[in-house]
Amino acid sequence: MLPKINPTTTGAWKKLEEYYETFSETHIKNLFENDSNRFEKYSLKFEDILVDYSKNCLDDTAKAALIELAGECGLKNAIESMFSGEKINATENRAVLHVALRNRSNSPIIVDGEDVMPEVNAVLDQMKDFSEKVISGEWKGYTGKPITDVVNIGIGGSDLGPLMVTEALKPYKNHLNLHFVSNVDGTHIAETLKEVNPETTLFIVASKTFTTQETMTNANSARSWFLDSAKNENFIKSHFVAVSTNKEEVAKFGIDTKNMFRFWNWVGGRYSLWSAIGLSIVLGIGFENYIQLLEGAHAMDNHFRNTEFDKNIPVILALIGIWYNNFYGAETEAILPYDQYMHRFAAYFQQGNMESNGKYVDRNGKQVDYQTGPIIWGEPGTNGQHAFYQLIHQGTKLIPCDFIAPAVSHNPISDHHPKLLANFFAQTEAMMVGKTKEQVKAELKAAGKTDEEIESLLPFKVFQGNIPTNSILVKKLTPRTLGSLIAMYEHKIFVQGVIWNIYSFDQWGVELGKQLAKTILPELEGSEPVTGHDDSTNGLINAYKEMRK
Ligand SMILES: O=P(O)(O)OC[C@H]1O[C@H](O)[C@H](O)[C@@H](O)[C@@H]1O
Repeated sequence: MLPKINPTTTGAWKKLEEYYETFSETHIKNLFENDSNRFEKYSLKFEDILVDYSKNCLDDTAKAALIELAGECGLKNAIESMFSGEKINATENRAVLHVALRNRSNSPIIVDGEDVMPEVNAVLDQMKDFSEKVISGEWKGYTGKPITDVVNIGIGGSDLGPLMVTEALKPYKNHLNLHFVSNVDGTHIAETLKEVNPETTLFIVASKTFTTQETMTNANSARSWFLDSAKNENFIKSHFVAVSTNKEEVAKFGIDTKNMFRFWNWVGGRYSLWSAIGLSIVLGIGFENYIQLLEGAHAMDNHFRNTEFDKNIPVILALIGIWYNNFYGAETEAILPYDQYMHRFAAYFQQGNMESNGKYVDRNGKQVDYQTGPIIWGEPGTNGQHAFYQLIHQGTKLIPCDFIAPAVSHNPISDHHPKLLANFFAQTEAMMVGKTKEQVKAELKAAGKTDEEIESLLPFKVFQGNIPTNSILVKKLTPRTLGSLIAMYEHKIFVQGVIWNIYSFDQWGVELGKQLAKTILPELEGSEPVTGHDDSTNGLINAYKEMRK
């Protein structure tokens, strides 16, 4: 079980608080001046991934105290508890075993007295068989034509992971066109259905619970649209498959449970791309590439489980995050991939991180009096440079950033990639070193400005720098590397949740809005004014009804 230690009561926390008082005056660039070996010391290599964390407000004393904090909060045992299948998701009484889904070494993992690996492997075999049939064209639609388009209908964890991964691994794509429908806004399904043909389209209804309003609404609309052409419910089995933990609901929907891909309650929605929720990934890039993705994640799992904290990439990244979140007062973290294929990576980890660690109640059921999960945001890097980097460079908020880039591009046309990478290197350098008054003055003088002009422009052109960044340079964005990167961030989130003494694998905070929407939905019918809510909500609902008259 997970320990229930308030991190602020540990000796390490007190040490960090005290150390912060003086250390926070230190500029990162001075740390480099005092240590010629800093890059070597503060970077870690894992297979084809280099994680440089040297451009952080961090020195050996702070790092040691952070590692002590992890120790005092029982991280080592917590990691073992997760990997060994203990029910660490206590509020739902569930194990947390996305690591079992990619446990390529097949060592037994026991939940409720049973090894889960045979079932995991059986579903992988089922995904392999099915995907091979669809990709090869052996699987036929109701008029005997092979499948050309796959529509994944799911939301949250049943959408973001497969969408992010299939975008990131586009260079590995086969001929099948993939579509993702998530929003309950009818526009999403309507626009998607315009692009596909019922005779050659396969729908994957992906929902852990198979009760999610958005997904079931979209699935029902897809079903009606399909039946408008196919005219016969018997054809549904060739065009609809389900990925779920809920066999009963799948059968009720009319999907042949032979075409159901199972997973288990110990797979969290936001950690489910490694389960059958990854079926659209398998269809898009083929089973072997999907296995490579799992292999990459498994390798990172082993690194995380077996490496001392001071060389453990997810642990180090998590501790650096805690340093800024809890001592420097940073409220957000940006994830900035310098890779167009990774354009949904930040959005994916927005759910991964914010749904996991957006909690104000600790594992003792008490309200915390310290900060927990940060706000995660980000866009591909160069686009961001021309949009929001101004605030990172010269705004009033501290925004630690993760920069991610591949050394080798899948599209090495002309000098695009060196230009992209020049920006990647330049930005972290600029964020750290900034630009001093003296430099600005010299520049303006060289540009022929008068002393008066120089004085008036000076304050606007100075960059204080000292903005912390991690640089994550990968050789090439392959399925294996991507698997490792995703697992790296997953474990970072886990470590932080353990230290913040919160439960990272439930998500009760999403329930209230769902409940209220259920109450409101029937009230939107009929012309009677609604009176049962607060004045604003009543007013808005009634205005909506008026507008629709
Ligand atoms: O897969 P489903 O059961 O349809 O759930 C889809 C999503 O909705 C929920 O509200 C949760 O917030 C997410 O964690 C989950 O991934």
